[in-house]
This record gives sequence, C-alpha cells and structure tokens, in this order.
Amino acid sequence: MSDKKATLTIDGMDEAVELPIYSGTIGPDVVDVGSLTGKGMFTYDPGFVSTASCESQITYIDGGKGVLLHRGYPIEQLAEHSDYLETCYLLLYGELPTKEQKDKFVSTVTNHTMVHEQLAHFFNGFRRDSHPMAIMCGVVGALSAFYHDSLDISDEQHRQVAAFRLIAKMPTLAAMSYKFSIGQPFMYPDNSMGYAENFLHMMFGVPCEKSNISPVLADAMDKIFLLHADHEQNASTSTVRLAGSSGANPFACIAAGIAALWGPSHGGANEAVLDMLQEIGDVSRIDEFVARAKDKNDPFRLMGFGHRVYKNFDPRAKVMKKAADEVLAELGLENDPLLAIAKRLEEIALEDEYFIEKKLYPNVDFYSGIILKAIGIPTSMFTVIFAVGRTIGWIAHWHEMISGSYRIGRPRQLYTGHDKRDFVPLEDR
Ligand SMILES: CC(=O)SCCNC(=O)CCNC(=O)[C@H](O)C(C)(C)COP(=O)(O)OP(=O)(O)OC[C@H]1O[C@@H](n2cnc3c(N)ncnc32)[C@H](O)[C@@H]1OP(=O)(O)O
Ligand SMILES: O=C([O-])CC(=O)C(=O)O
Repeated sequence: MSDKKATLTIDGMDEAVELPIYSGTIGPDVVDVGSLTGKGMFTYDPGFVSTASCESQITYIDGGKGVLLHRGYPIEQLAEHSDYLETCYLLLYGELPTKEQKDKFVSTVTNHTMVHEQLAHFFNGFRRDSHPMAIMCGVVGALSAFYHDSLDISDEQHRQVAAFRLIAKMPTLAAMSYKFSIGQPFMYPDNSMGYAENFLHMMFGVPCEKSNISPVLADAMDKIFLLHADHEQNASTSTVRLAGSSGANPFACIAAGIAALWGPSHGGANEAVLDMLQEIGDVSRIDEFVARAKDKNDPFRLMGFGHRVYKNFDPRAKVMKKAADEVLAELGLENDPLLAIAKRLEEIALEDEYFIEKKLYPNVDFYSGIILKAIGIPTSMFTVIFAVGRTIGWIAHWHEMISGSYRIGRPRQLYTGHDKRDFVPLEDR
C-alpha cells in the first residue's frame, strides 16, 4: 500500500473523500465506501484481474490445468472431430447440431457470403498500403449502414440474421482487404465451396482461372478458425459486450471487438510472433532474445508467451503445434527454419527459471503464424484471420447478453487528479 491518497467522488455525496491508493498488488483492493454512503463497496481492480463481469454458459477455462471447454466439449476433441461452422453452431446455440440442423445452418450462412456491392466502394477510400485490420475496423462497422433488417436488437429474428451475416461476410471482407492491398480485383465467394476453402479462394483466386484450393490448406485454415473461435471474457469479447450493453447494433459491436483485438498484447500477437521469429533468424541467436525478454529495462517480450488466464500450457497451442508439424510435413516444409526456432525457443523458455516462475507458456498465437505462413498468408493478415475466427465468439457472447437480462456496463474509477480549484484567466497564467 502506498502513502498516496486518492480522491473518490461517489454518487449522492456532496464532498469527495480521501482514500489510500493501493499499488503493486495483483488482485482487487476493496475500497469500502459503504460507511460513507450506504451504497456498498468499490473494487479497485485495474486490468480486471479478479473481476467477473457477467455470467456465461459458453466457454469454461481452467487456466491452472490448461483446460478449455466450449459448451462443455474439450477444445482438443472439437479440433479433431468438428469443423469451424459446426463449432459456430455449438457456441451460438449451446448444443452440437444434428445432421439436418448442421446442413441447414451451413446453407443459411453460405447464402450470406456476398457483401452489398456498394461496400466495395469503401475500399477505394483507403490507401493501398493500409493495414488490413485498419480496413476491417471500418468496413465491418459500415455493415450497419446496409442491413437494416438486422439492427433491431430487441427482435430475435434480427439478431439471428445479424449473426449469420457476420459469420458469412467476415471472410469475404477479410479477403477483400487483402486483394485491395495487392491491387487485384475482388473475388466473389464461390458458394459451392466450404467455409475455409471459400476464404482461400477469395484470397488467392483470380477471375480468369478456376480456383483449385488444396484440401490440406483448407483443413488447416478451418482448424485455425476453430481454435480461435472463443475464449470467454478476453479484451475484445469484453469490448463487444460493453459496446452491446449500451444497445449498440451488432455490426458496430463487432467493429469495436476488432479494434480491441488488434493490439499486440491480444490478437496482434500472432503477427508480432512471426516478426520476432524472423528477427531471431537463427537458433544460435535465441539466447540473446531470451535474455532481452528477462531484462526489466528492456520492453521486449517473447511474443506468443504468457497469458492472463493460463498458468500452464494453452491447450490450443499444443493442438496448433501438432497441426504445424502435420501441415508443414504435408507441404514438404518440415525443415522450415522458423519452426525450428519456435520449437527451440519453447524448449529454452520451459527450462528457464524466469519463465517457470512467472508461468509463461506458449499461447494460441505462438504456432499459428507458422501454419499461416506455410499456407501463403502474409503476416499483415494474421490478426484479420484471428478476427474472422473470433467473430462467432463475439456474436455468441453478444447474443447471450442481449437475450438475457443486462444493464449498461459502467465501471467506476479512483479519481487521482486535482482537488476543486478556481479557473485562472489566461492573462494570469
Ligand atoms: C490471443 C491472446 O490474446 S493470447 C496473448 C497474446 N499476447 C502475447 O503473446 C504477448 C506477450 N505476452 C504478454 O504481453 C502477457 O503475457 C499478456 C498480455 C498475454 C498477459 O499479461 P498480464 O496477465 O497482464 O501479465 P503481465 O503483463 O502483468 O506479466 C506478468 C509478469 O510476466 C512477465 N511477462 C509476461 N509475459 C511475458 C513475455 N511474453 N515475455 C517476457 N516476460 C513476460 C511480465 O514482465 C511480468 O513480470 P513482472 O511481474 O516481473 O513485472
Ligand atoms: O483470453 C484472453 O485473454 C486472450 C484471448 O482472447 C485468447 O487467448 O484467445
């Protein structure tokens, strides 16, 4: 506890109160204002380390044991036996679909893959060298301007159509943002293809040729979408819920989630991991980077390591590592130097006292970039692909909140600024 005092103003109180500021602790400091106002407690919990913001039935994580369940099903089993759209159904509706339900869901989503032709004009307003995430923040929010039959959040039918549209259109918009950056014409979706195959067709196809997407690449892409599908109240999902709690429309909420995902501490880490592996360049240089990561005076961190919730292996990282081995072997890239650096880095980190003590293990972003690179995806698209996969998680949480009872999210603060003071005229300052 520090000696500093915070001035805390509380609804219904005429005067501010001075309270101690607690610092350097992990976890909440409960500031008892009950005796002053009769209104209960404030919990001071920067970073929301110990604050549950909602109840949810969608995803369970045991960070100590490295367990991740979607609607009760372990992620390892879903990654092995399910596919992305089936997992979307599970997250959204709570149960695995029957064959008939699955076919209907896939067909409904597939019918929504096109975007309004007018949306294509938005892209021309961006610079060609814009980061695709910058474009995604804009064009996904812009969907609200086109689909008026999905904006009434009090109408279950509107909410369902918004969900279908978002799942279906995210790959289309993602691929458009890439095509725009390389100056190629946009590709229309081919609805005879599966979800991931269609995405790769829109990314790499050209109008004058029939796309021939390798099933190995399509399966790897589908697995990456599935492994990113949901992760309970992470920063972007919490952003979506907070935006949604004000009654904002679903497209605006998902745009807010995309913005929050972009940061390198969150979804942006997959791009940063590959940049880091490329910068390391050779296994002989790993020690230098590990030393930098441990140096308190160096802001460098080992990207793809550490997690707010997992204090053990992220189970998705294990699946991702196995998938990287399989995909690279099938493509004849098993000697990829980046894979070798990643594996050696993991070995070193797992033996190092610093990483052991801080419980820093590889997270979902650590191996995904190696697979994406092998598929031919440029690094600038990595976080966009995370966003495509995470869209269902955002929608499922938004839908769960809107369908139940909720109120506007409105955290409080500990005010640490000036006491009341009188305005000083310009000539006297
Ligand atoms: C999809 C996802 O969002 S998964 C996360 C993706 N992000 C990354 O991979 C970026 C690298 N990792 C990190 O920056 C962090 O581990 C986060 C953001 C994921 C978690 O952050 P927090 O839970 O707030 O942990 P915090 O930042 O307080 O770190 C705890 C300690 O471990 C250290 N640490 C955390 N991650 C790392 C890392 N990757 N490399 C080196 N040291 C690290 C911190 O310096 C801190 O040390 P200290 O206690 O001596 O100050
Ligand atoms: O849960 C988190 O804090 C980060 C996240 O989204 C993930 O790991 O998929």
